[in-house]
Amino acid sequence: MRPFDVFTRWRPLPSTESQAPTQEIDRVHTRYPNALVSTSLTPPLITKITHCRPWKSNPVFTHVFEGHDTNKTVFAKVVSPILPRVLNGETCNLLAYGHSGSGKSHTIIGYDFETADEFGLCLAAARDLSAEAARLNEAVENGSEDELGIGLRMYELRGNSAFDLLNSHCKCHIREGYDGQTHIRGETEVMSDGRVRVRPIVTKACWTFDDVRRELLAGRELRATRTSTVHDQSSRTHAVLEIELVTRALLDARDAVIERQSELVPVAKRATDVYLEENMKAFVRTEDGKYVPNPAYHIDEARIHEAEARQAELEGYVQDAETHVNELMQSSSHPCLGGKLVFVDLAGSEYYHEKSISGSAPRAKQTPQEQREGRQINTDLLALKEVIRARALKQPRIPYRSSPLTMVLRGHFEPSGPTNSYTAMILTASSEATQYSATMNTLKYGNLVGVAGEDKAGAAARKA
Ligand SMILES: Nc1ncnc2c1ncn2[C@@H]1O[C@H](COP(=O)(O)OP(=O)(O)OP(=O)(O)O)[C@@H](O)[C@H]1O
Repeated sequence: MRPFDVFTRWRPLPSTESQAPTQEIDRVHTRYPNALVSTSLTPPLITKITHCRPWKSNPVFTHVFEGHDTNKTVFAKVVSPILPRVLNGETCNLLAYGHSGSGKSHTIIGYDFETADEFGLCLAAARDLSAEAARLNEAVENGSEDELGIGLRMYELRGNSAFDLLNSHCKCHIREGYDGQTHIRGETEVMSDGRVRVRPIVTKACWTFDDVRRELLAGRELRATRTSTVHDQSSRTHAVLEIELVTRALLDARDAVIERQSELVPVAKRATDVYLEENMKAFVRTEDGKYVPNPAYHIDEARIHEAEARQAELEGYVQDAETHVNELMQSSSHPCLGGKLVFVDLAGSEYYHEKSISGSAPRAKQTPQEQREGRQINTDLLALKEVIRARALKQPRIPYRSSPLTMVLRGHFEPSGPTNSYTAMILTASSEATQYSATMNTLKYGNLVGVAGEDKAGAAARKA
């Protein structure tokens, strides 16, 4: 299996959302000897569309889905083949990229949670993984620590913030920790007993498929929608959905890490405060504004040492808790433990010059705030392309830090420990002639990441 695949999914013509003439984009797909597909586009004969030229991609697409293909067909071709990798403990990432209204949410999350053929890829994957967990649980006592289930996380990224869709849309910050890892953490909460807690994105434990379905539905309802350049109910954020195979023991061990980290927060703050306080008392300001040692005060080294020793003690507890998590992962009899599927429903890329296309349905004008968000989205998507290309080209420096989106994805592209990762991108393309430029831009984006990811055989086939 290739380490990186690019698929294209053409959506059918919309029946109600546009009053434009329902002309389809003329496209031809050619399969090459290396089994990859190239796509040629011919500009539509609509007079007022500008910037339209014929375009042909390289043979980089693993498969092209047409408008009649259901979510079930896409699942069978894209997700089913990678489930064995997840059951082997690996991380697999699926990113949906396309302009606004092209079908990313339809594909990843889905709008029909009852008809199995139309389940989004995420729900269908959860169904199959839940069934596999239930099969493995037959050998495990009901309710025991080793019972397998699905750990679900769902959040949306906007600017430098994340919003937890399974925890009342709680706002979290995206930061790089001292260990170089990206952490997504909420505000510091003071609990009723005076202790503080810094919550990461919540993991909902789901022991049945119905649990997953209920949580996903609730999370989807919380996702923000705004006006894009294409429609008024656009998801103006990147939604990340993580489905992980977990046991109760693993979830408890991770909760213990959060507890220990929370205990550390006030102690580390006190150590810093004591250090600063002592050093400030040790200097005085002269009349000409300079700081000189204060002859009347000797730094209380013992006080600083006591505060730092307490901090070191609690850092040790955090480390012990983290070691316990790692030991659980390594000693588990389930090779699937920690196996993860990460779905990313990227915010729609925006193409401002298409606003004046004749025949488009009238839409509310974007506010300056929405326009700013649109620009941030485009910046994120550009950063993502550069990261995928740099990884595929095995460049020594991968520019993960160029956007909050790529900072968050780093942990999934490069999971810690011995686990491997696989990534696929699904390009969602509108077949509507009025969307020609936007669709061509989507395919061009996929073409660039696909060319970077191709192996020697692919490159030879392309040049032949
Ligand atoms: N392949 C498809 N088959 C049938 N309907 C589709 C398909 N793709 C999209 N649609 C419909 O088109 C509408 C817009 O799709 P969707 O919300 O998935 O777009 P999107 O790319 O996520 O847009 P945005 O980025 O603006 O949120 C929805 O009503 C969806 O059900």
